[in-house]
Amino acid sequence: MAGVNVKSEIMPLKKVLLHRPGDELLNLTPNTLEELLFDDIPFLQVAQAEHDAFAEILRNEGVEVVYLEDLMAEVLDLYPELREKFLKQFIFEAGIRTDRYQKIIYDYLNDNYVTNKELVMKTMAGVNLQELHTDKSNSLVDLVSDASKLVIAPMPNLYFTRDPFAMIGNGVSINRMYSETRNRETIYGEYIFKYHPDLQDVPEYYSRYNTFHIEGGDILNINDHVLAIGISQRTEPDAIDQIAKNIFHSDSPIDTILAFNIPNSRAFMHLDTVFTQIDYDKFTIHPGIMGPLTVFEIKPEGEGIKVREINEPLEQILTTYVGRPVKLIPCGGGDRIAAEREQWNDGSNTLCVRPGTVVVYQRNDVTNAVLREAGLNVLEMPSAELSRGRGGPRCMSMPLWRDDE
Ligand SMILES: NC(=O)NCCC[C@H](N)C(=O)O
Repeated sequence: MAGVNVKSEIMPLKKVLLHRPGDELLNLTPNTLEELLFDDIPFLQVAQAEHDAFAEILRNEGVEVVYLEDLMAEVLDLYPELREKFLKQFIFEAGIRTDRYQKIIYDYLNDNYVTNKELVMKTMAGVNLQELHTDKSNSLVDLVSDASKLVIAPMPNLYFTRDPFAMIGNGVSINRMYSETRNRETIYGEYIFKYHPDLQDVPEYYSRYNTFHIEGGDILNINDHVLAIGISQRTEPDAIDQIAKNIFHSDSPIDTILAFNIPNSRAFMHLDTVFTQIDYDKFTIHPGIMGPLTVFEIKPEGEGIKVREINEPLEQILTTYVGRPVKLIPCGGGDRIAAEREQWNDGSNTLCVRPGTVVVYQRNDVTNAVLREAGLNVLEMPSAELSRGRGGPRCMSMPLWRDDE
């Protein structure tokens, strides 16, 4: 299937982009957790088994699963001359600025990771000083450095494929990320959307080289002409102004962007951590979002945009733009403690595989029971280790293709 087609959050999912967590999780340490945006260190083997179970659920639902590491390796296999360019860019963006180290790391990676797949996985995992076997007598830096120091940091958040690149209708936003640790993730997006035969013709609505940050967890496709974007800890209003102009002046049928201003906190990291659509007329929401939300409607006007604030309850706003009465199902079933606990483990972050069928974390049993009572087909995935990275099934998946009906 070439190109991308994602005009909703709910229509039958046909193709999805995942990343199987790898050795990058082994390079998380207590001192780096905060900077690397994790709350604890997952047990890799179990995290991988959980992730494989997620992929299997999707395949059983008729979804083609493709992996980021495979797409990137396929690009390098197809265009061997890109291997050097990619590696040099990767090393530079990892903060290595001296000629000596750029060369040492380049040679180390290029010589020891021979297949492109091995090389791509290694760039994700990170590199520590002792792997490089540098001659310490030649450099004061090497002599005084801790041998286990990471010279290239890992990218442990890559299994949240939702965030670095987001499909919008038939196009893509290659995002500028909020945090330093996640900014390098979009290098893979730059290559696959430029060179992969299935993705190279996809129009780009935002570039990783723009100044303002925006992340895919904040981008929700309501239908073919309405897009919702969260103003959050991760997404700046300036980025929304910019992407709105780019979309309105492209071939996209999108004529309305709703900007949801959500509180700036870790529990409400992205728009998809506070609500996701699960059926034609149903959304799961975090009850904590009901009070503080302000929403803005953005429309094209001449060369620019026109913005107005909408002073209506969330249910009314969604009813208007979805085009039918909607029901909001609160995470935790209305119990404050259950809601906060399950929200922390992404109770309202579901991946819809077709209207009324959702993949959820097994651990959120109160919310899952409420969803079943509301008539949903609930597919549970194991989640003891994956949830330590603070993202759920929607965060861990980037749809590339949904049928239109
Ligand atoms: N869309 C999402 O909410 N993604 C979850 C991302 C979790 C990751 N540890 C992060 O803080 O970016």
